[in-house]
Amino acid sequence: MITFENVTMRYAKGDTPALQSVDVEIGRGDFVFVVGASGSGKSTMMRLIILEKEATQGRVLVAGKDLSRLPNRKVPALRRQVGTVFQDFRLLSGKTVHQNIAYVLQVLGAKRHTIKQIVPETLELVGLQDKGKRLPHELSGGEQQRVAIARAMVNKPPILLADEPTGNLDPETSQEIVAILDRINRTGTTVVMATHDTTIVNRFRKRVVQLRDGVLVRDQADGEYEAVEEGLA
Ligand SMILES: Nc1ncnc2c1ncn2[C@@H]1O[C@H](COP(=O)(O)OP(=O)(O)OP(=O)(O)O)[C@@H](O)[C@H]1O
Repeated sequence: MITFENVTMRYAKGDTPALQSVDVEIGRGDFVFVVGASGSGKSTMMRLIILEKEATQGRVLVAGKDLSRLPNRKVPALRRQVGTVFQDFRLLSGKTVHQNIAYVLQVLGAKRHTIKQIVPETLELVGLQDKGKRLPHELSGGEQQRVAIARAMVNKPPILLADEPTGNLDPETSQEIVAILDRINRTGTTVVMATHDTTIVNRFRKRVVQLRDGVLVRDQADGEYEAVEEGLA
């Protein structure tokens, strides 16, 4: 589903690479934690997958497409295949929960009756069926993140990227959020989550891809977050 082939990425000529010769293969339906200290290259991996940035060397393939050869006109179609969730939720503050989610479908040209059906279904997926009329500031952080997940999933993308989605949440809420991502993954969605939350990684026991200074240093099924190695413990 997502392949990095010998990928090196430099933000500017002469910079030390943010990613260096990274090889990784993420299959359909996988759940992967991308871990590593701050600045190790986690977000850069995410940016390459949605073509916010391009690899300096090597190839990134997403859903069978080589991104270095993807014509600009096909970038929106690529991005529709990849739902994204971020640490800071990024909801539209003036719109209700329902409107935040409906907006995605409106942009995609969905019919009004389709939107009326799909939005409540999606809110149910994240347990927020009763909160459709609330504005983002009337929700807790965990609820806001659930809205962001619903929004990312409303058009049923095959891939969900979550960049530090629990970074602003307390430990209990963080677990609830990852449990939702886990549930989404079990329905077949490929989930890639960047995190430095050792507790979460160790509790959920998924595949762990670990970066250090842009280099992939570990790729392990049912892995733990080896915090000692990162100097975090
Ligand atoms: N826009 C940018 N321009 C130049 N360098 C950048 C840019 N974004 C990131 N970098 C550099 O690339 C490297 C990797 O950064 P990246 O954001 O991918 O790390 P990260 O693992 O996601 O960190 P964090 O956990 O703090 O979000 C770092 O050295 C960082 O300083």
